[in-house]
Amino acid sequence: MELWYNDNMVKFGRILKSLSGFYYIKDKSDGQVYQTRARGNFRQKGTKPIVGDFAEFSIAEQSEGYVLSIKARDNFLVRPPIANINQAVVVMSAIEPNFSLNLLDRFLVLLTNKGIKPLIYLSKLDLLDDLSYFETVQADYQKIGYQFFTDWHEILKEFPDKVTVFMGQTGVGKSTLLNKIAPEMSLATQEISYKLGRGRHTTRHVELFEINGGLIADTPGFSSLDYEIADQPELNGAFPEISAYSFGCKFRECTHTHEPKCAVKPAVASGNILSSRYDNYLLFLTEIQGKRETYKKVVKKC
Ligand SMILES: Nc1nc2c(ncn2[C@@H]2O[C@H](COP(=O)(O)OP(=O)(O)OP(=O)(O)O)[C@@H](O)[C@H]2O)c(=O)[nH]1
Ligand SMILES: [Zn+2]
Repeated sequence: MELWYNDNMVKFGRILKSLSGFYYIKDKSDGQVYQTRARGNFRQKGTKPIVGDFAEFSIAEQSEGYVLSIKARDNFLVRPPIANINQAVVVMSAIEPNFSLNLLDRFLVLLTNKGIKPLIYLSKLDLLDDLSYFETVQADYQKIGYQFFTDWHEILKEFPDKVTVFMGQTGVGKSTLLNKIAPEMSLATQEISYKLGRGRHTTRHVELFEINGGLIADTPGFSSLDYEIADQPELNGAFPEISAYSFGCKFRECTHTHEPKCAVKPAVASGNILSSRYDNYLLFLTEIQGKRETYKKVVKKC
């Protein structure tokens, strides 16, 4: 079939791939993928289109298209740069590297804060004889509302109509899992890396692949975590169970540390809130406060 279109026709779609300065946009109505570039005005405005963005673009016969504007984002990640994400598979290994509740809570706080649903995948359980610790962890976190997976077939069922990213510490098994879920995807990524002469995770190529009725990112997300939580109320909101109990605190701005008539602390004492979760909340709170102090110092100096 021959494609034809009028000069400067304006179209709308989602950016599925970014590579060497080009954006590949899938048009919402005709389902075709168009190669486009971003005009200089994006650089001036300080925004750059990223994969996952919904964009208005123009196409002209015999030339490449141009991104005209992007829709406001629901959320986005910086590493890898992807916008409008629905959910993230957080890969946590039982061993090698060792499982850490602190790291899990960091991922959950970051994702919950951005409105991205976490799906926790436990890898390397086959290397353990005794699974009782992980059964307890699963039961505890399921009570808070988080979903666990140990079988990749079950993860696949969560994909339809969603944009999914993968994340986890180095060595937990992200590539192994992605290879099982979408072997064709890892092959395509390797080919591009080879052509660009760069390593697999060092390419600036980001792509969303259509897998089982959804879109999934080929580039695993941050192994180091730098969440952008501004203050205590935001942190409070990123711990669903602490947030739920905090409605009973006497003070609306209660930090659940020293205030009288706090409803969170008794819930920790009675075991309704996991003490490890409360400890991580306190730790993250200290980190946020530390960051704000540094910021104040910097501002004063200037
Ligand atoms: N026994 C066992 N080994 C696994 C499992 N998943 C991954 N591995 C092994 O763990 C090692 C690391 O796995 P990768 O998939 O490369 O880990 P990754 O998270 O992609 O690591 P980076 O690329 O460094 O971010 C490899 O030797 C895998 O074979 C699992 O479920 N069970
Ligand atoms: Zn409180």
